[in-house]
Amino acid sequence: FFTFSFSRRVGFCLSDKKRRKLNLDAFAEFCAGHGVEIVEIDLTQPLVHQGPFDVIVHKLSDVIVEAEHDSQSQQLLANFQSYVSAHPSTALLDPLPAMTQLLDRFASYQIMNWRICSPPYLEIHSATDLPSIQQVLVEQGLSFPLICKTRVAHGSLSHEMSLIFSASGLADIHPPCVLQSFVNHGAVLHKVFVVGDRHFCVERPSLKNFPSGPCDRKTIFFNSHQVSKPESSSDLTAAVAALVRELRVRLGMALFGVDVIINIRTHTLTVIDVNIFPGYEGVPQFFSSLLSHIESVLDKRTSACPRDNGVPDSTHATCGSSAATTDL
Ligand SMILES: Nc1ncnc2c1ncn2[C@@H]1O[C@H](COP(=O)(O)OP(=O)(O)OP(=O)(O)O)[C@@H](O)[C@H]1O
Ligand SMILES: O=P(O)(O)O[C@H]1[C@H](O)[C@H](O)[C@H](OP(=O)(O)O)[C@@H](OP(=O)(O)O)[C@@H]1O
Ligand SMILES: [Mg+2]
Repeated sequence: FFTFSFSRRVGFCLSDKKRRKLNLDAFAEFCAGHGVEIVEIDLTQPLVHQGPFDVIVHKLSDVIVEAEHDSQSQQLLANFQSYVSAHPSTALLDPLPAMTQLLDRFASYQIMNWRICSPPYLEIHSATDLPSIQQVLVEQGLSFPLICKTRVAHGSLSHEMSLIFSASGLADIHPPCVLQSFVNHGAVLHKVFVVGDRHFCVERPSLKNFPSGPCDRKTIFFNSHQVSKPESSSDLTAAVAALVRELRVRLGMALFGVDVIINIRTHTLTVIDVNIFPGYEGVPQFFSSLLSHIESVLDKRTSACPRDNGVPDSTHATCGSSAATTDL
């Protein structure tokens, strides 16, 4: 016997900082006007008593990164994963395996490097003698200045980076990290914010141009959050739409940001970074886009499982879709 209700419940699982930044209270009010209930999930309590959820929107990247070395975060993650496994009809925005690949720049740069224009880069797994790094840099076509980024791509430590201007500056790297050729781009960054099938381009300030090639200059250390924050918005070319379509397929995700620069020498659109559930600052359409994407996920699921009117329930016979692999 199935009990059906047509209420749509969307669980949110965000850090306090992210919840405030997103203004979840205002989004909840916006959604209530559209018949969708927004529920904040407390990861420290069993999710089964807080559900059921039609969709869970989360940014568990922080918890996943911390779970590498923190038992409490491991417990929170296990709590979440056991609920998701027991409730396959609950759609995840975004699936954990897709999100996990973006936490590691070694993995995300391999995706960026596949049929998408991105600067030459080199993975530095552990401390290696400088001459052998120098040799591989030449073999892999990297050129000074280089930008050095931590392997971990999300969380507070992931934004500490450096600009290296010559071989002697390689002594300043702290593996595991990536070295990427710096591409002059006229100090303009194009943030492409993706919400499902929609994307929005926002222009941001960026690092200035530097003379190409090695030069006798000390390494510059900086935090990326001091470089590219909101200024204005502008639209780019159709090339961004093609890039977003490609990344949506490659990543299997709906909520992500892509950092794009335009090489001032070759005028090529160049991807330098992909972010999980970014801030969407400068995108006034974010609330309406997120809600319509959530509704499209639910509509897709309801049409795929007509018996299931969109309310997940442990008594429901699932239609085979598993939340971890739901196509969002
Ligand atoms: N290869 C590159 N060539 C030129 N500039 C770059 C390159 N990579 C990064 N930058 C500059 O450094 C800034 C930070 O780089 P990146 O986006 O990779 O760091 P991040 O910490 O992931 O940033 P965020 O998470 O805020 O997007 C970029 O906004 C851009 O200004
Ligand atoms: O998990 P983190 O802190 O790495 O997430 C960052 C994300 O990497 C980007 O830096 C976001 O900036 P934008 O791309 O400009 O949106 C950050 O958003 P913010 O609104 O918090 O600055 C994320 O926190
Ligand atoms: Mg970035």
